[in-house]
Amino acid sequence: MACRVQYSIQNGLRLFSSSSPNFHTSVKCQRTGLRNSKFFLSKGSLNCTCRASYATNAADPFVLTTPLYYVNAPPHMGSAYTTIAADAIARFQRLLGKEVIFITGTDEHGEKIASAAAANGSSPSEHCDIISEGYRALWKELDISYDKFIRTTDPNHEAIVKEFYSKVLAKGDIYRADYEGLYCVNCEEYKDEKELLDNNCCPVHLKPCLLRKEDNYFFALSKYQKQLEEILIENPDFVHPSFRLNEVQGWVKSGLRDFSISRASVSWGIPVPNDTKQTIYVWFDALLGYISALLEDNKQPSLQTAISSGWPASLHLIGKDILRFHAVYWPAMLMSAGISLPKKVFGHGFLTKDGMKMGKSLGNTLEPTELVHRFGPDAVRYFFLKEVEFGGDGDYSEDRFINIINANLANTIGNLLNRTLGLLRKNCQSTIMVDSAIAAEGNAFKDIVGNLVDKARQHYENLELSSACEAVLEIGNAGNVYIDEKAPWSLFKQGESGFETASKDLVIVLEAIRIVAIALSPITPSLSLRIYTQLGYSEDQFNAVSWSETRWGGLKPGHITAQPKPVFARIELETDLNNATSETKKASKKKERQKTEKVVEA
Ligand SMILES: Nc1ncnc2c1ncn2[C@@H]1O[C@H](COP(=O)(O)OP(=O)(O)OP(=O)(O)O)[C@@H](O)[C@H]1O
Repeated sequence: MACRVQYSIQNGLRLFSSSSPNFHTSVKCQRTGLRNSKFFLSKGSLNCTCRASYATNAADPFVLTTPLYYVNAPPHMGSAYTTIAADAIARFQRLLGKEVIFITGTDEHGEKIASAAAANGSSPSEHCDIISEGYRALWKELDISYDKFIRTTDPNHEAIVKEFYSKVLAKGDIYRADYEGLYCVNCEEYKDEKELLDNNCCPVHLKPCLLRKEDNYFFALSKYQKQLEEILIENPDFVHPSFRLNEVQGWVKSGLRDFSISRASVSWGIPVPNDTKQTIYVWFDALLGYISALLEDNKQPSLQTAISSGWPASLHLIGKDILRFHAVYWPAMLMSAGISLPKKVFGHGFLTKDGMKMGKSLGNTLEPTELVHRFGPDAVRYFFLKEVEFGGDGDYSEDRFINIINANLANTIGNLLNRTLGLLRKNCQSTIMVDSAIAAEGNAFKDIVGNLVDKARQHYENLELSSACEAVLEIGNAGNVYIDEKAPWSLFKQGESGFETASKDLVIVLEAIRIVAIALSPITPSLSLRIYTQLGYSEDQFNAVSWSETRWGGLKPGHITAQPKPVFARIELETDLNNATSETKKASKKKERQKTEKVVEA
């Protein structure tokens, strides 16, 4: 099998622009270190023809990762945000028919964990078990379809970290030295004085950085300055969104400093090979989790076996707080170890509260479990993915949350389905009377739906999740306009003369909603399943659906839909209802009743 050396060979990157699809060069092979290997271009990647122990599968899986969350405290809405986004991307890729390996997990070593455990009167490992399980439980509540959950306290991970460390050491990129600087305990990194606020406060955690002097092992990041500059110029796709690429290029240009990769004072960690007085520090530990997660059960833990199970990652999804480590430190570390680089790093923005990053250290977090219990997983997923432009920051407000969810999911989509199925039941015994493809022949609405689905697909592919939601919602809006204009309830009243047109119109709207269900399923998987079930399909049929089925023409004559019942209940503000006088309560109940009657009558 060919040995992939994508992005990461020192001087091979220029070859991407070669006009020849197959050529021989004197580029150095990553694995063997030999020159004169044979290389060829395939699917945009530079591949080496030597027999590869670091080979990736021919049909590359789509490997995507969330950060490994630090178990210093339970998860919050910020941690959930990255994971929801990753899940939407994973589900979209699966709809496209890709084999997906979706990796998430927990980072469990370090000073803060040991102190948090001591504060609770538990051992570090007991503490990690509890918090890590909290992450898994939340992912279940949020319908997160991860494939691998890696914990950095896993013995297999430890073996990978040690092997990686030894490789980088053998390359001559690790040395021991004293270091003195201003250190933010919460970021767990030394800071440049120029990036700090007054009193040397960390701009993220608003706490003063401490002057620290350490005798540590260092990674020679500065050696990779030129190669990183080249990679960023020649692979602008490596960092997304593009404005974050500029940030990363700025950091690299301003000069890279070697960074410390061990701690003498921390015992809760993986010991440095050949120096058990020091433990390995976060980046040489947690980042390796992306590789060790790929290990298959019962296989010998080695870099070679892990890498051959799917590396390089297609996408690292992270918050902008850890962009530097993923887009600068990590590629340099991988180059040093002779391992391919990930294809893309996407740094999204922050969920904020009063303008400040929501985070465990500041304690200004929003409780995701509470939101899920009150509003359900679909509402939480949809709101944050649609309302926060992916890449930028976004603030949460409960009023906005309720308004958006009611308007988009309950009204535009849920109510459209419910009223159309109600009409079909009343007039056509819940039966699709005509092939949806024939019903929509020459119909402009069908073309509108087709264009919007294509748009949604493009947005998903470009990781523009908010725009993908918008495009799908537009189908719902167009469906509402269509049914209101056509008014099939009036046509049915005309008897036989209006029946054919009216029943065709119902099929057209239901077909559009079927397409909405698939196209929105990466964002709202449970709601999409409920829509599919209402349309008369089984759960197995829904689970087997692919993106190609967003093509118009799924509903066939004779197909029977289910008894209509609301797929998404409107959120009512309890406080509003409680505060209302009994008179206004009565009035609003009457209004609701009238609305329902209108829907049933329609
Ligand atoms: N406010 C937030 N908005 C968006 N994503 C966040 C937010 N907070 C955390 N994350 C996600 O979690 C990652 C950081 O994980 P970590 O476990 O360190 O959480 P944290 O709450 O930021 O911790 P701390 O407050 O101690 O820095 C970020 O890169 C991002 O993926």
